[in-house]
Amino acid sequence: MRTLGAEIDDTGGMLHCRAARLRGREIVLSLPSVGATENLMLAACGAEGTTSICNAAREPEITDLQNFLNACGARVSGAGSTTVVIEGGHKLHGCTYTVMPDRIVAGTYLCAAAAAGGTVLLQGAREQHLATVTAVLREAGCDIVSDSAGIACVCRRRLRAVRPVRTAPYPGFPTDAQAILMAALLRSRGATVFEENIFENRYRHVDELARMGADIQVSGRTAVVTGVETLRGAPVRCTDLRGGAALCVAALAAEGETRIAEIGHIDRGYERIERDLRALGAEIERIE
Ligand SMILES: CC(=O)N[C@H]1[C@@H](OP(=O)(O)OP(=O)(O)OC[C@H]2O[C@@H](n3ccc(=O)[nH]c3=O)[C@H](O)[C@@H]2O)O[C@H](CO)[C@@H](O)[C@@H]1O
Ligand SMILES: C=C(OP(=O)(O)O)C(=O)O
Repeated sequence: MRTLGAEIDDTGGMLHCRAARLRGREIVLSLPSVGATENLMLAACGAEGTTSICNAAREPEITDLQNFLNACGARVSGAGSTTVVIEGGHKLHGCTYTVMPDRIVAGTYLCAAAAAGGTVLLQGAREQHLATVTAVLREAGCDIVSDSAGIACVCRRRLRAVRPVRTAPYPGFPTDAQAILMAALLRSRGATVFEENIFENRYRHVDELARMGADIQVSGRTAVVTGVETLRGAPVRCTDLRGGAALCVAALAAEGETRIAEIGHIDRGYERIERDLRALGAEIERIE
């Protein structure tokens, strides 16, 4: 943002941002960050001249944002590749736009079916956006088929452990699916190694899963999940958005009742998770 001409003051844990006018520039990101790429795309639309974002994130949401901005009259190209180019200064107008289906919500419900056993049909979900997740679930023993209408998943057997799961920027395995896949594998046969390479501290759900009887050993960025015969319901607490969803997935596979506190985290990323899981046959209710 400073490269584009913004003044940013970050004292006292607050960001004060000001910009009389922004000028397009070439920006090289040190990491292909989703939030950095999206914020720069938005800012560059209002800048004079052309901005190139090099080492840009390639997540499908970046392409979706490009398509939306272009539908509003912006000139954005390159999304989905490592360089996004924005020609700034075009007047934007309103538009009608359908946001892409949420691939992490889709992944969550696939993991829920994998954990509990049964069948789920995700209308509108696009397997090409979550191919790394469906590949792992197939390896674990789920039958998954997809076409332009959506993704269908059938899980009838106890899952088996899978080869190491390493999170990486898209098209690698998404960090947002790490906790929910881990929850699905808690009762698998054998041990699975997870390696979290995006966030420094993204195993906070592990202690909560352990309360339910999970066997997970964490060392630095690595977590080893050894499948157990049974999980038992317990009072647990959401530590973050996907960690909270993982507790729901684990609870479906556990015997007895699980009470999940601090569900505000889950509500940030799922419209009404209890409605969807209930539609799939789960006994789940929201207690105010
Ligand atoms: C609201 C939203 O869309 N959030 C997504 C976004 O978060 P978000 O865009 O916040 O994630 P980033 O890619 O920015 O950050 C990921 C990690 O990299 C570190 N980092 C980032 C930039 C940088 O220059 N230096 C650096 O060290 C951050 O501290 C963090 O630990 O992308 C993440 C990674 O795909 C997803 O898990 C989040 O769901
Ligand atoms: C980490 C996530 O979002 P946020 O960065 O908003 O917490 C997420 O979507 O899993």
